[in-house]
Amino acid sequence: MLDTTNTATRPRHAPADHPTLPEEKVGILLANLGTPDNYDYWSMRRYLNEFLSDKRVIDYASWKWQPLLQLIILSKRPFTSGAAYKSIWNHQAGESPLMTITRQQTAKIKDAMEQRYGDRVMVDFCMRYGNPSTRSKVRALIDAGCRKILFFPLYPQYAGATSATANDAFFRALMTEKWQPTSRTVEPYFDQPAYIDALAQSIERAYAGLEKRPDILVCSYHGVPIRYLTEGDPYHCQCQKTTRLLKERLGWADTDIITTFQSKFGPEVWLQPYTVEEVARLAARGKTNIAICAPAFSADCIETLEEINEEIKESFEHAGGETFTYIPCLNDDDAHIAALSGVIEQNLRGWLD
Ligand SMILES: C=CC1=C(C)c2cc3[nH]c(cc4nc(cc5[nH]c(cc1n2)c(C)c5CCC(=O)O)C(CCC(=O)O)=C4C)c(C)c3C=C
Ligand SMILES: [Fe+2]
Ligand SMILES: [Fe+2]
Repeated sequence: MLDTTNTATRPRHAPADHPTLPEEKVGILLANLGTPDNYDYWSMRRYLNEFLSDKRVIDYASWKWQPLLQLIILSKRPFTSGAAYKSIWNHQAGESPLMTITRQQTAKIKDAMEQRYGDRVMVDFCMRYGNPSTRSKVRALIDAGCRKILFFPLYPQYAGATSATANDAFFRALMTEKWQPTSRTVEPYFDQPAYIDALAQSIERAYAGLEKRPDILVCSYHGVPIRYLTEGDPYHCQCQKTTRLLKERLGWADTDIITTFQSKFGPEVWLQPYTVEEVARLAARGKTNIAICAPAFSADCIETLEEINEEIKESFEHAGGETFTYIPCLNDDDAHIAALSGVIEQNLRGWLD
């Protein structure tokens, strides 16, 4: 059914019984990874099942992977991950921090876009796994009259396991539309000066508030199996380049900053060095005052709030580390919103000028 609740028009010269069409708009659909609806066993199991059954994330043959996933991993991990989610849950809003922050980012980007383009644009967000689903949001935008959609996966660096699978879900949603809107996807933005600048400002701000300058800044990126790199995924290179651009923008020496990878999952070798081991090595080598940031995450989530700020911190302190400063993700920081809005404006050229 076409939604005729907003300014609906009938095409000129159309017969009187022709369906009315909503006024044409451009939709901007932000996409993040997704998060469980709750931290109980079944909510966790549903979320992890959808996530870990995605071939872009775990690319093993189903006949080998599914029995292992269904019988072993999904009988234990929902409990351990559920406890981790419980420790960071936004109990007031009844949702995970990733959901709250994505909602805040969307509201601010919506304001910025409406100021720039007026009511010709609509802004919303969707998740790759769980709710709100990509399909439901694509449908809603089309219903509201969006004949053009800009799809923006909120990952600064491209990875098959994140940006590509988000795009897959978007294209799958378009497959079932009778009248497919024109669409564009946004490319990775790790090298956009405004994004690097927003990161640098957040680090300068954090350093300015510290009594003593940290010995080193650890840039901890989510990992992927090293095999994905050798098979052609550029994620590793884009992470390395992000750190280099950040170092150059800060005017720092090579020894002031390092790149590490976290969140290893399963038995394969992942991108290295592993953050959890590297922070312990740093402490053992006398670097007992460190700062850590997570430039691959556009929003704080379980991997930063729990894994970095609890597990990785513990590893550092256990090895003799003294001061561990976690620098939050850019979240709904004004400089971040301005950077993301700039990326959107570049990608809307020719559609809305
Ligand atoms: C930022 C980029 C990300 C990459 C690359 C990525 C790859 C990747 N992740 C897993 C497995 C898990 N990731 C989990 C959580 C999670 N991952 C990202 C981002 C990337 N993942 C985010 C933003 C989150 C947080 C979601 C939230 O609700 O806060 C989880 C779930 C938590 C847990 O049980 O540990 C898993 C599992 C793999 C296997 C992978 C690459 C192959
Ligand atoms: Fe992940
Ligand atoms: Fe993790």
